[in-house]
Amino acid sequence: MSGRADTSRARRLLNRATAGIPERRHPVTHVADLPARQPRFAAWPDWAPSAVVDAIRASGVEQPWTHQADAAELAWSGRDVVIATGTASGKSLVYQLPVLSALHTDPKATALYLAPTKALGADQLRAVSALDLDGVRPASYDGDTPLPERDWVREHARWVFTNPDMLHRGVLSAHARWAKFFRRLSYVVVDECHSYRGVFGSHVALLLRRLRRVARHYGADPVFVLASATTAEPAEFAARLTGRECSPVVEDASPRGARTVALWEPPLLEELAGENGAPVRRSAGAEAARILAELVIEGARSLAFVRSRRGAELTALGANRILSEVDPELGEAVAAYRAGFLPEERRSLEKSLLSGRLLGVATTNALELGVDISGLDAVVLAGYPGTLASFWQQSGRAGRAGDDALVVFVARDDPLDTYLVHHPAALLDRPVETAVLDPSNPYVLAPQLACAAAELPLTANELPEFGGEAARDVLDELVADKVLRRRPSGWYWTTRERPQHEVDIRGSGGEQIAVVEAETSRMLGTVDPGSACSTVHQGAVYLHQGSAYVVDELDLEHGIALVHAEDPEWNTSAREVVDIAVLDTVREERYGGVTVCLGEVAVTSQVVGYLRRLPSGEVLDHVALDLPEQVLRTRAVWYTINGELLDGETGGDRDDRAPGGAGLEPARIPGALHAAEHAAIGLLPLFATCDRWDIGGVSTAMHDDTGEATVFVHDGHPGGAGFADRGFAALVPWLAATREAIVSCECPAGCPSCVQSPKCGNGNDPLDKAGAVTVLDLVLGAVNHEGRHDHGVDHTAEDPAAKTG
Ligand SMILES: Nc1ncnc2c1ncn2[C@@H]1O[C@H](COP(=O)(O)OP(=O)(O)OP(=O)(O)O)[C@@H](O)[C@H]1O
Repeated sequence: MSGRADTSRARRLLNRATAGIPERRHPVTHVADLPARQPRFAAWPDWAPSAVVDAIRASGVEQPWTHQADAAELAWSGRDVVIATGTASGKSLVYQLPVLSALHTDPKATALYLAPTKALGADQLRAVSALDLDGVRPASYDGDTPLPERDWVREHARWVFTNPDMLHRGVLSAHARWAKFFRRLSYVVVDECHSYRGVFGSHVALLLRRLRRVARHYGADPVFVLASATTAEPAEFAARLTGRECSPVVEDASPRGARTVALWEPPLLEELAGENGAPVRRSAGAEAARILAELVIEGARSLAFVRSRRGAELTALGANRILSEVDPELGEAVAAYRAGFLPEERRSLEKSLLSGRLLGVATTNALELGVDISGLDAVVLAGYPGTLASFWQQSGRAGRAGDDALVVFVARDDPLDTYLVHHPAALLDRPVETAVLDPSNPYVLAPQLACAAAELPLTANELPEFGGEAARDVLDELVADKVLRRRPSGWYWTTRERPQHEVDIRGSGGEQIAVVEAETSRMLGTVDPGSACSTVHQGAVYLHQGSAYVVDELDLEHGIALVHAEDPEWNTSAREVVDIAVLDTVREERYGGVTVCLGEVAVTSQVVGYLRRLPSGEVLDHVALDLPEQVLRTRAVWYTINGELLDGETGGDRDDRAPGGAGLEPARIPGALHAAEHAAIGLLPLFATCDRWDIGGVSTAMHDDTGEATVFVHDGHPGGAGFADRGFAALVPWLAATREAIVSCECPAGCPSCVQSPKCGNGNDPLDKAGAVTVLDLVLGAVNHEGRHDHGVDHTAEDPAAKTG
């Protein structure tokens, strides 16, 4: 049932935000009205003990919505279930109901809750503790749990709240000490499971298999309850993550108010110059500050999402400055919120915003998970948050039942953002993407199998759940390397040391580089060895939980980067030269002069310097560096174009060009390929739930291995995380969107909104914007001319887990 879209208030807010902007600089590219939805309720299930129902009702939930009752019912009946519904649709209740019922009914039963972040786990623990149910004994077990308390948790807690890191290092590695807990383990809750993607997701997928086999060892077979933001194909994703079939519940029956979504592109500034003199747009953060100020003047409770902490602080400052000019009383109406806030600080901010004492908040994505703020009048997103799931999660903070609300998406200077504000359907009408992960990646499988064998010897009949043949190959290598020993009964770990401490499930293998504050010797975090040269080189600005540090020295030999706290006004981006070699072509498709491939590659890169840039986009200077070469073996998707097709005579009629020549002069070819590569990297996240920084690219007018002009886009992690595979599967829509992003940008010769890349090793030179469109037309023309079979249903390419099976 959907309600009428009464959006008069949202329209009034939008008019206020655009008032006074001259027509020729009008930033709004599209406005859409999303209808309201009425709630649908279900009865409390018979099996739920009255003590549990009473406690939940006392917390303010009078009756469950139908999706909550349906999903809880499945879980109670012993089925693994994934609930994938919108922001604030009450996913917590879905697992609380069966888990609390089980703990109440069976006094020995236990349950495990996993969250991707400590903060979210702490929030959920607080919510369960507040229900104050006898005998549940919920407790957290994470890096912050004091040692003396840990014994108590193992012995007595019945609902343990932890995260994948602690499960890996602290629970499974010492499972005998948890025997009592595992014996009656009845439920495993995997919250915000859509955030398990890429290499981290691949590790978590294998970690959950390890968890299940340890539970099995103690005689338990827990039910998995997964909670996800809305995604496409949640059941497939959940099955890949857990290795078991999961029943999906996706019909959202929670109420929501009507929303108006406006897409907004800041104007190009005439007075500033970026790299190679390219034009720069007004920054999304500055634009968000202005919009926020206008909304606050209208009395609208508003939230702005900004990409960095510094950005959030600048946006809050900017809004307050504008407000104090209008009315000095309003000079502090907007606050900044960041990761690292204590729970009490967050609660007080939530309260102030909900009560209207505070009218505006500018925040980093930190607020995305685990904060109970919804029903706002307006949300401003400064920049695409990277996935549609996050886009809807953030915009879902706006809109209360019965009231309409405004969402403004402000494009950043980036090809993906440019594409989205000019192609609203790609943002508003597309199903949310499935998270990509690849548990068969040998670089992930090897350490995970070593951990599994160290926990309990691995037997041959367990291999199917770890990937079958792929796992057997990896085990053979581990035996050859003397990491494991093969005996008739299975594979055995050989030493007393525990491998879990050496395996970083958030990184992609290898010895991590420690980032250490020189003055205090405090370790701030770790960086993958593969990315250390580009992220923690001398002079780099390193962000840790939103605070800035500057790197004094990178010592690769000892695996350490020394930093000091400093927040300069610029940010840095590394410049590297990259070379790529084809090791193995897994798939190859030929289309009259154009060849499209997927395969394994070796990427050799060397960081040669870095750029210092102001938040406005203005480039200060380039600093040279002398660092060693790095080699990355990973997966890539690439296309090649033969020379005749590129520089041959045009066939006259442009629309009828393929497969005739494009008439691109040889001197223009490198810039054309390079520009097409940059824009394609910018757009892949639309199809492969990756970050632009998770992938890289190389283009060359003549590649040694292919013998032709070639554009490669490769995964940024050893062994790959499935992104290149996804690019190969979605090649046509991906390159079509890339072309659209380039032609939609009105700059004359290329800027960060279309073909310039913030991390280009060659200083964004040469780049040929028009040539890139020609290249993409050639490739799309050739592929479409011959027709490509639908890779959307081709699981050998679509599902990276199947690639070695
Ligand atoms: N059936 C219900 N009726 C009324 N309110 C409810 C109901 N179920 C949950 N709520 C309330 O809705 C709010 C959001 O619930 P919850 O945090 O579980 O949502 P979520 O789907 O997990 O949100 P997020 O997308 O942020 O993870 C909470 O304040 C909760 O008390």
